[in-house]
Amino acid sequence: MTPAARIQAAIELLDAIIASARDGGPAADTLIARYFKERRYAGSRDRRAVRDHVYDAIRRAADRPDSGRAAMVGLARERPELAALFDASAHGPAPIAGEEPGAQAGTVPGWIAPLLASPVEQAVLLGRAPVDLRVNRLKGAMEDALPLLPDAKPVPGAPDALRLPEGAPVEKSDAWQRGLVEVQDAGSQLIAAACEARPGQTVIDLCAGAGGKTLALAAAMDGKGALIAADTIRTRLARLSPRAERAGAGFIQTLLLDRGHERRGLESLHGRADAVLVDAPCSGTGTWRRNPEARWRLTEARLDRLVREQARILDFAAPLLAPGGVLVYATCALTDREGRDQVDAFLRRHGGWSADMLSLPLGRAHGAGWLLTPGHDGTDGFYFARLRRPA
Ligand SMILES: C[S@@+](CC[C@H](N)C(=O)[O-])C[C@H]1O[C@@H](n2cnc3c(N)ncnc32)[C@H](O)[C@@H]1O
Repeated sequence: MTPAARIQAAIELLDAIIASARDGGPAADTLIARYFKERRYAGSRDRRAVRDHVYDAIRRAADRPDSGRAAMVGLARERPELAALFDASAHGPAPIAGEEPGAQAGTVPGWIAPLLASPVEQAVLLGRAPVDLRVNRLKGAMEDALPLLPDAKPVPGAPDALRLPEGAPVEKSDAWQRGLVEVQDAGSQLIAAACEARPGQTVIDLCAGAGGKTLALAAAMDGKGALIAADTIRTRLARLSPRAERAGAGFIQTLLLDRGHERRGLESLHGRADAVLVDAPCSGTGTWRRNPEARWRLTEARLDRLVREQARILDFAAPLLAPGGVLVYATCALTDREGRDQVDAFLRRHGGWSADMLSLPLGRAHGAGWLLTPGHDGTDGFYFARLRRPA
């Protein structure tokens, strides 16, 4: 592909990504993979260059641009070497007209900026994210993993975490293939650790998805006890089984819940759990480094729906705890509505429950819980709290 053709490809991809963000379709990464599957003539350097253009344009625009061309024109206005490629060559884009509008530059959509927790450093929410790994103690120790991953560095404050530079091809490594390491942000590791899961306990991961945190809980339990991974989406839970097998965590049970009727599906577990993790569906504002186009999907109406759903999930999670048990509520969101205020509202609704005072090497206290941010901690952004049922 010529450099100009790469710009045109980025414009086409951005058109698809913008439409998908508007209509709730697939993520940018999925669309990029599909695009190149149908265009085998593109070599690896072409793919990398197009992908970089696409993500540079996404990172630069806080609000969903009108078109892929507007997104790229906005980027090109700041980068003359890209503007020169709008040259009307055979597969390249038409020249930029003098008055042609480009997408506005910005980090955070204007409507959400006032809703973010006040210590959040907004300017770095769109930085590049490293690849964090968790050493899987079911398969070995930090000393076993380090020689296999010479570029990896331990992450201070997260005892099982290793960090590699952005884009490192971990899944090709021997350590990953034999289940000795899992890809997991150091902040997610601290959330799983906050559950204080122990061998022999009954632990429920209520919003398990594909089981990232379930696998960390499995390691903390040393493969002993009852660990139940529940979710309402079958395809997500299905992705957990091969991961659990690779990680040596075959004792995990999965439970598919019927959305709207979760209480019924969970009734047999009422009063039995030592720990329940609610890693709730959320705005994902803390993971914009990894999914920058998520800013283009979020609306105020969607945020309202998420806040209502988080409260509903917390309310059907609470009866699962045995007396004295802990409910860890977590989101990868940085709005107070989904974090601090959600936890306060839970404590008001559930008399006798209390929030444990946390004191961790990374992050800072915020309300009754704990805040991690990319700017302060170098992790993805999270809010979490450990809530205790009265004994
Ligand atoms: C933030 S994701 C979980 C990520 C996962 N814990 C991990 O560490 O990889 C939230 C999950 O909540 C699930 N979910 C949404 N509504 C739910 C409900 N009512 N009950 C249980 N799970 C739900 C979603 O399907 C999604 O997989």
